[in-house]
Amino acid sequence: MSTVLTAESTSAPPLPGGRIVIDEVDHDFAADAGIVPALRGVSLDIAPSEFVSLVGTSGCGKSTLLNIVAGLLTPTHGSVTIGRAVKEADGLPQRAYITQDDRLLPWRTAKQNVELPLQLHGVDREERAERAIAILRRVGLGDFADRRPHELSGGMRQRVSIAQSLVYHPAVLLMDEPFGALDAWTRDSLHDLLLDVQAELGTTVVLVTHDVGEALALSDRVVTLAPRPGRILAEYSLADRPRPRSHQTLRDEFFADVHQRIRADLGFTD
Ligand SMILES: Nc1ncnc2c1ncn2[C@@H]1O[C@H](COP(=O)(O)OP(=O)(O)OP(=O)(O)O)[C@@H](O)[C@H]1O
Repeated sequence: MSTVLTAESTSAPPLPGGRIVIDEVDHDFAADAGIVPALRGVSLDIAPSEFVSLVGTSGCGKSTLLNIVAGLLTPTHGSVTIGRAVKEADGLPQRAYITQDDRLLPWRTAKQNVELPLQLHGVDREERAERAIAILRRVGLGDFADRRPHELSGGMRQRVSIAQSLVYHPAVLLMDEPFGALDAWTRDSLHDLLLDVQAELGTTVVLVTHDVGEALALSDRVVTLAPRPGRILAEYSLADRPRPRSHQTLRDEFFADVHQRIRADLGFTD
C-alpha cells in the first residue's frame, strides 16, 4: 500500500492506526532523596485509531507514561507494544511526538521542516516536496510553505508540527500538552483540524492534557491518573458521542456529569 500523502490520497481509505498495549508498567526514577515511584501497575489497551486522553494532576506520571510509549524511556517493569496490521514499506518511524514547545528548526522553512523526517529516512527530493506541500495545504498553510518559524504565529507553528508529525503517516501520534500555550480560538481550530486529519488518516492518538474540557471535546476515552505513585484511577468512554462536539454539547447533562466525575477523581471538591 502506498504511503504517499497527496491531496488525492488523503481521501483514500486510511491505513489503520497502531494498537498500543501497555502491560503492567511500573517506572521508578532515582532521585537524590531516593526512589520516585512515578508509575505503578499501569495497563491500557488502546485500539487502532482510538483517541485516548490522559488527565491527572501535576506529577501523576502522564509525561513519564507518554515517554515510555514513545520509546524514550524504558519502563522499570512491564512492557509496551505497538502494532499495526499493515507495515510501512519505507521504514519510517511508527510514532510521532508533539509537545507544547515546537521543535522546528529556525533556519528551515515550514516546508523544509515538514520534509525533515522524510529526508532523514532517505525519501527522494521530489516525493518529499510533494508530500510536504500536500500536508501543509491540509493544515491550511499552503501559502506559508516558504516562511521560517519566526515568521509564523504560535498556532501556525503548531500546525507545522502537526504536519511534520503526520507527513510520514505514523501509526501512533503522541501529544503532550500540545495546545497548552495557545489562545482559546486557536486551540479550538487546532482541535477541529486534529479531529479531521485523524478521522481521515486513522492515526491512533494519545493526548496528555490538564484541560478536562479539551479531553472531553476530543476523546473516545478519557483515562484519569492519580499521583504518588502514578496509577490509573478510572476510564470514561465517550466513543459513542459524535464529534465534533460543540461547546453547547459539552455542557449537556451527559458531559457535565462526566466532567464532574473526572474533577472528583482529580481531587476537586466543588
Ligand atoms: N528525570 C526524573 N528524575 C526524577 N524524578 C522524576 C523525573 N521525571 C519525573 N520525575 C518524577 O516522576 C513523577 C511523574 O512525573 P511526570 O513528569 O511524568 O508527571 P506529569 O503528570 O507529566 O506532571 P506535569 O503535569 O506536571 O507535567 C513526579 O513525581 C516527578 O517528580
